[in-house]
Amino acid sequence: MVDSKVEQPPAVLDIHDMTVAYNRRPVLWNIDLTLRDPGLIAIVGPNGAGKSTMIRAVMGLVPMVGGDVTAWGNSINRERHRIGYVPQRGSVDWDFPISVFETVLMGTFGSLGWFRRPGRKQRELTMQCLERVGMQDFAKRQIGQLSGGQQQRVFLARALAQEAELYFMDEPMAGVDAATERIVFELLKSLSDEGRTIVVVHHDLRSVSEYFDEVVLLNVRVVASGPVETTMTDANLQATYGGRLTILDRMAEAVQRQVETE
Ligand SMILES: Nc1ncnc2c1ncn2[C@@H]1O[C@H](COP(=O)(O)OP(=O)(O)OP(=O)(O)O)[C@@H](O)[C@H]1O
Repeated sequence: MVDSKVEQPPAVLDIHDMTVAYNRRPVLWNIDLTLRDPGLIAIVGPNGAGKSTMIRAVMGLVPMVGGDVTAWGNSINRERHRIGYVPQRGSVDWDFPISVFETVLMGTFGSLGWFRRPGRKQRELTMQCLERVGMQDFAKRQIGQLSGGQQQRVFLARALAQEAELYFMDEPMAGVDAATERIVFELLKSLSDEGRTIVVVHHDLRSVSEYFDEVVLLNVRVVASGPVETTMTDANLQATYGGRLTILDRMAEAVQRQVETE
């Protein structure tokens, strides 16, 4: 029983009754989700389930039809400066003429305030972040001249430079090789060990239990959410993905997809 006299600290993120529609067609319906503790949280669901839309709506990039979102007990708009976002690689214009260094430096702008230019502190932080993702030697390179995995690492470095407490990342592992995937996850783990909350749209069901503390199973609605072991049940996966698929089928499918991309 919960003792009502013991006050709980406000949740890191609280989504209440969120509905999002494109052209009047709802793609997310009455989403309720509370993330109380820091850690690594995967959002999992089939193609078109609304995973990207959910984090884009939380970031204020897509309007909500209804509902509200708070972070640390305040309106999310008031807390934007504490929140970082790593978009899907495919949604970015990589031909934009900007160097790796400048891209990461932009991550520090949020802490600068209006009209202030980045100084030595921000430049040093930028280099440190590039070193953390092993991209320091590419600082002067244009972002369009990087491989997919390198672009992904630069985006992570930019997120690190934000020094946010809550991150939303849209498939940071998409199209990267196994070595880069490891680097990315080690980085995410170290962020969560520092007490941050990282919400990741993730496709590979095989690695959910290996990497994540909690999982949100999404398909237009939140089917289930909570600790990975108790949430990734066959029944919940069937409810999320439909059909008769069990976790073993999903794993086999994921393995097959991996083989095809290699
Ligand atoms: N800008 C848009 N205009 C209209 N419909 C959209 C738009 N963006 C997404 N949708 C639709 O909204 C639904 C949810 O899309 P979303 O990209 O959020 O799904 P997802 O779970 O991230 O999918 P995936 O795993 O394929 O990346 C899909 O049916 C998609 O076609």
